[in-house]
This record gives sequence, C-alpha cells and structure tokens, in this order.
Amino acid sequence: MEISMSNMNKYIMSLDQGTTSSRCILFDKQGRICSMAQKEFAQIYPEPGWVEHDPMEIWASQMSVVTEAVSRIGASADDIAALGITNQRETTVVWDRRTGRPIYNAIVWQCRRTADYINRLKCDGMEDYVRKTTGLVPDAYFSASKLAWILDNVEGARKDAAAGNLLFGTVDTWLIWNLTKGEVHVTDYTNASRTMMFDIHNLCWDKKIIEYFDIPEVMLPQVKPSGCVYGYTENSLFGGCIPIAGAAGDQQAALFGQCCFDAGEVKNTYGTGCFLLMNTGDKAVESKNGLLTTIAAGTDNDVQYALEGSIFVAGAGIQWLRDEMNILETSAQSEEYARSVEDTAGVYVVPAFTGLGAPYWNPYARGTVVGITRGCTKAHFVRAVLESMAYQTYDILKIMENESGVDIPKLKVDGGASKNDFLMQFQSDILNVDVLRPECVETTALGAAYLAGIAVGYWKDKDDIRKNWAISNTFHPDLADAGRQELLSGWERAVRCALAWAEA
Ligand SMILES: Nc1ncnc2c1ncn2[C@@H]1O[C@H](COP(=O)(O)OP(=O)(O)O)[C@@H](O)[C@H]1O
Ligand SMILES: O=P(O)(O)OC[C@H](O)CO
Repeated sequence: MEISMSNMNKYIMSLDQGTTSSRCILFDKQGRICSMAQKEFAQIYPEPGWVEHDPMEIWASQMSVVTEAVSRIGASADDIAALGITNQRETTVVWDRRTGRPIYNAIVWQCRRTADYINRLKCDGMEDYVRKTTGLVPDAYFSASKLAWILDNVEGARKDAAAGNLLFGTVDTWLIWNLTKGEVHVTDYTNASRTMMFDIHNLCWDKKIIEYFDIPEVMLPQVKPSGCVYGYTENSLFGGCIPIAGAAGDQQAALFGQCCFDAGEVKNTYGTGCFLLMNTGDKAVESKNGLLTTIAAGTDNDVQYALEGSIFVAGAGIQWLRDEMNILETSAQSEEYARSVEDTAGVYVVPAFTGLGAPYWNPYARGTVVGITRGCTKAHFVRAVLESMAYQTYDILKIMENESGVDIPKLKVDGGASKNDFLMQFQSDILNVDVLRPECVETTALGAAYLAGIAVGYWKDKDDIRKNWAISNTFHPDLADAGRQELLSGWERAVRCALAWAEA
C-alpha cells in the first residue's frame, strides 16, 4: 500500500454526514475552510413519526461532495494528510457483508417507531440498569431498539445476523466500511455511547442489554478512540490511500471543535436538532433530570465524559416551514420575517414533531401551536418557530447548571441555525448570558478534522489547535428580567399543552 506522507502538509479532509445533508470540508493548519461542498438528500417519512434515510444515498451524496470539494481547489490524495468523519448519531444501518447492500433503510435518530419497545423495556425492569450502564434515558432515539426492529421485521434477518452475515453500524461505521471497501468494521467511543448497548464505564458492548434485545454480538463493530488511525481509503476512491484517522458523533465533534477540552466548558449546536453539551472531564455525571451522560471525543482510551441535553427539533422547524408549509423560500429568510414584527403576538410553537427529548422524554408529544388570535401573521408564526429553539435551550441549560453545579456565564454556539443573528440575540436575552459565535460555525466538521489531524501529527496536541479558536460575534443580553419571565412562563404553559396532547 502506498501511503502518501511526503506532501502531507496541506489539508485535513472532514466528512460531515448530517441529518439533512452531507458535507465535505478541507481545512488548513489554521482551521480555516479551504474548500467545501454540501448536498441535501431525501428524508423519508413512511408513516407519521417515522423517519428513514437511504444508506446508499448517504454514501453517494458523501462521495459526490468529496469529489466536488477536492476538484474545486484541484487537490489530490497527496495533498490530504488525513480524513476525519463526523456524523448524525444513533441512526442505524444494517447491511449484508457479502453484498455490501443495506437490508433496510437507515432508521433515523428522530424516528419514533420503537416507542413500544422502550415501554416494554421499562415494564421488564431494565430502566435503571440501562440508565446506569449506558448513561442514557431509555428512549426510541437510540440505536438499540431500532436495530432490534430491523431484526424483527426484515425476513430472515435474525438468522442471517446470528450467522455473521449482517453488520450493524451507525453512519460513521457505514462510511468507514465503504471507504475501506469492506475492510474495516469499526466505530468510536462517542458513537458507541449513543447506541444504548455500550457500557460507558467499562468501555465495552454490554452483554445483558444486547441479550435483552436479542442482538448477536458478532454484528457489532469494534470500538476505538475518536482520534486514531482506523484504516486507509481504498486506492480507487481517491487515487491514493488516505488515513482515516478520526470519527466522532457530530455533537461530540462540535464540543472538540469548540475547544471545550476542560471540565465545565459548554457548547450548543443549532442544526436539525439542538444539542447542548458540557465537558465533565473524567467524571461521568449522572443526571436526575433527563440529561444524558455520554462520552466526549478524545484521542486515547482514557475517555472524558459530557452531560448532554438533546433537543429533537431546532433548525428542522425552519426547514419544515420551508419544505412542507412553503412559508419560506430559504431558511435564512426566517430572520427577515422575525425582525419584521415586535414579538410573536402571544403565539408559541412547540415543535414536538417527533416527541420531546430532554428534559421531558415524551415520545408521544406532538407539535403544538398555542395563542393564535386573528391578528397572527406569517411573520409572528415564523418568529415563534425560531424562538422555540431558544426556549428549549433555556430549559436544558438551567438543568445543566443545577446538576453540574457549574454556573454557565457564556454559551459557545455553532451549527447552521447559529448564523441567524435574530435567534442568537433572542437566545442571549432569554438566557441572560453572553452568546459567543466563533468565526468558523462548521465546528462539527472542524472537530473531526482536529481529531484526525492530531492522530497523524498534523497538529501536535490540543494546545496547538486551541489558538485557532476565534470569536466572530458576541451577543449580549438586552431584555429586562420581567419581560424574560413573562415570555418564559408562556413557554412553560405551551409545553404543558404539548404534553397534555400526549396524555390523551
Ligand atoms: N439562517 C438560518 N436561520 C434559521 N435556521 C437556519 C438558518 N440556516 C440554516 N438553518 C437551519 O439549520 C439546519 C441546518 O444546519 P446544519 O448544521 O447543516 O444541520 P445538520 O447537520 O443537522 O444537517 C436546517 O434545519 C436549517 O433549516
Ligand atoms: O444532524 P444534526 O447535526 O442535527 O445532529 C443529529 C444528532 O447527532 C442526533 O443525535
């Protein structure tokens, strides 16, 4: 195998496989974007509350943006020191190792089809065990019940899996397997920690949970640190072998990309969903109020942990206004509408399209709009959807402060919707803290690049990359306390309405 290391100083390639699009970004030593390509792909909704992706389309879209990003600057495999992958987490792919073909569509993290599996698990007295072992609140969000559903519903799947013919993977695993043409079946600690099958304390697949779901261990990938050489891209794909040296779930990658390396450091990523993570160092802090304990990205086996608040619908609400409601032409337009009115005229939107995540964990809640009067316009409605991201973040941040005992005086933000200045100002107003937006909001991809780059020596260590982090904008709070409390109390009532709907 010929591995090009001679001219390895130019770029690190990052593949960012998100919920709605695949991206490829080439970064330089200063963490600057040198080339980027992005492609949206199809969201499949076979039934209300179900969400799927076609794994072949994920792979094809990812490869097409690689080609585009590379050719834009005339780069070749020789120019790329290493490749890092970051991905939508929990989304579950099962494929046949003999053909390389998925046996079912990828079941996406947002999909609620296995809510009953989780009810059963709770009735079977497994809740506490799962909580303690995996750090997660048992929910259909995570991979375990999705994998069990595929094995239960695709004819012959369980038998084939037991015979060692089927492989399970989250999207990182699926991409690495394809990039190495079936040579490497692997995942990293961060992605494994989202499957609800992984013991986050002993760093191994948990036998009791996989037995409970009747999942053959042989189909599970090997688990490694986020920053290490997993394998090399197969020669024909890039015209050279590039080390695949980083993989991390997108939210943990963003935490790394924001240089939140020390306990107490926090970031919030506004993408399809919104995910607030706090690094808790080598302590796996257990939440009593619906936050998750998860593994943070790192480059060795001594893992660090994070506390996470997961919001299922954030930017996806804006995308819904654009694609399903045809209220917007572009996501960015939401800012113009929001600014064209003084407030939402009392309207609240609780975008519980796929249930509510932290801190409520209610899979049956559904989207709810309250407070509509005759004067409500499109602009008020759009503004209410934007504001819902900030309110959901508030709910989580307050719990995180209580549980960690850490005061959060400022919030680092990133992700697609963090480009919205109106939203960032409103976020600062509602939280009453400074909101810091870095120059590079593609922090997820940057985190994966850093992990891969450190693993191959492109960057020396964390200190070497810390100096790349720079603020672009700081949003300072500018709302009187009484106004804030009034808005928040309306939000609390709106959430109660969404939960009441679920009870019925
Ligand atoms: N200016 C904007 N204002 C509000 N939402 C936005 C804006 N730009 C993008 N978004 C939303 O952000 C999301 C895309 O962000 P991204 O970080 O690419 O998400 P993902 O990685 O989940 O695919 C989409 O849901 C989109 O609607
Ligand atoms: O696609 P994103 O960026 O919203 O991230 C999805 C999360 O990883 C789901 O846990």
